[in-house]
Amino acid sequence: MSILIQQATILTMKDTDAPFTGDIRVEGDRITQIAEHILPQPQDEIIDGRNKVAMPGLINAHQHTPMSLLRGFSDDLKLMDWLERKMLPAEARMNPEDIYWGAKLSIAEMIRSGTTAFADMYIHMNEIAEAVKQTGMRASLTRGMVFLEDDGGRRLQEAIDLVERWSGAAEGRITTMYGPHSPYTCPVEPLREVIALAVTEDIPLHIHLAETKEEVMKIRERYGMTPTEYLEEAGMFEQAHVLLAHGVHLNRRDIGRLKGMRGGVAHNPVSNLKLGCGIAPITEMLAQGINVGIGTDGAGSATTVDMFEEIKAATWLQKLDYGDPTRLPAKDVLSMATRGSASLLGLQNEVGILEVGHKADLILIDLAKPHLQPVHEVESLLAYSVNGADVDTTIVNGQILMRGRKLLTIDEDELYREVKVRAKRIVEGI
Ligand SMILES: CSC[C@H]1O[C@@H](n2cnc3c(O)ncnc32)[C@H](O)[C@@H]1O
Ligand SMILES: [Zn+2]
Repeated sequence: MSILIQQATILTMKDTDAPFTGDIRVEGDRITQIAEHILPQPQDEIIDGRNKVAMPGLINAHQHTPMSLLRGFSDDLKLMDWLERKMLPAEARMNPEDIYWGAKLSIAEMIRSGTTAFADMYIHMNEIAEAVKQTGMRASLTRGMVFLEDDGGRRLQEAIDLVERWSGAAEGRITTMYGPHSPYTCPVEPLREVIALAVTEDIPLHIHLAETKEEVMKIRERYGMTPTEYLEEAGMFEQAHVLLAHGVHLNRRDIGRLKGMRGGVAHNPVSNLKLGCGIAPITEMLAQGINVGIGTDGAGSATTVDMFEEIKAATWLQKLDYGDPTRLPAKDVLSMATRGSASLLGLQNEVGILEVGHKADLILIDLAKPHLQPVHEVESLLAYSVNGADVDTTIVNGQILMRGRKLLTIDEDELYREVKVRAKRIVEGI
């Protein structure tokens, strides 16, 4: 199968390239040509790129996909009340099939809004992996582990099984990580055990870090240090590739501890705003050479998983926080949502830029809309004016998952029927 996108405005996201008008050929799962004009071949599926921007798909670096079932169920609460009084009881009622449909709902929303890969941390990961496999998405999957009660090693065994069964599955679209949930849910012994496993197997780690002031206080009371120091003392930044979600409350010394680490920080600005957590020191981390990507967190807190909303929130928060509109300019925030997130998933040599030889994960954005005209600076439009509904076409691994806003791998009527019944049952009485 080959695809030829003709006469699009191409934004490769490579440092050396300005946007230009041209063609892109996709053969199998890879980009094989990018040029001003490419001769069509008889087998090509032609996509008209006029009035459209072709860019790398956005990469959501921190998700809890099945939480789409809990969207709008318990708003306007503090994080710990929200999590302990609402989310955890609801999650205890989710069966594996609910997880599958919740993940599929999130995946549908992500494909529709231009996301081509995501990092997920949740439970019942086999069902999420099946949803990824069937829908054609790319994902890095993590079995989240809370070590507050003894479970006879069940969670860790499930995490090990996930890694063994799904790493490299679905034509290589699925990768895996180990996921100790957070400093406040992981005492040092099991934390060290998971870090050792990750290092031995060279599997990345995915963990929440320093999301709230309460977390910082709790870890100070328990261990006499900051959450970042706690992870450092446990050996997390020595060898492993680590995806740190949030990193809101980091002091200057904490940022210094992350310098030179493998992996980096997934910024989740909408979730941080909605839960009143604070503003992460993104521009300071970038200035220190720390890799920063963007995620949504689950739809239970972010309310949508539209990465264009996150891009806007990320740049505007930095400008507001420092009283400086030059902070986190359009190009930089777009780079975070593509290349930065790709590095967090360990996929920087495969996705995140449009490049011959890279995997064909790309999106087309329709500019023939009043809010996207005229076109002065493409990057400015993408960062500040585009929203998820402007995405026309989504391609992952060379497969078209949405064309002309029609999903091609998901039956949306069936999806909404399943979700409605399941979501109602899960939250009843909570
Ligand atoms: C054990 S699977 C993952 C676990 O994380 C919970 N979760 C969702 N959002 C957040 C957040 O912002 N901070 C901490 N934990 C979060 C989710 O409900 C699952 O239980
Ligand atoms: Zn999270």
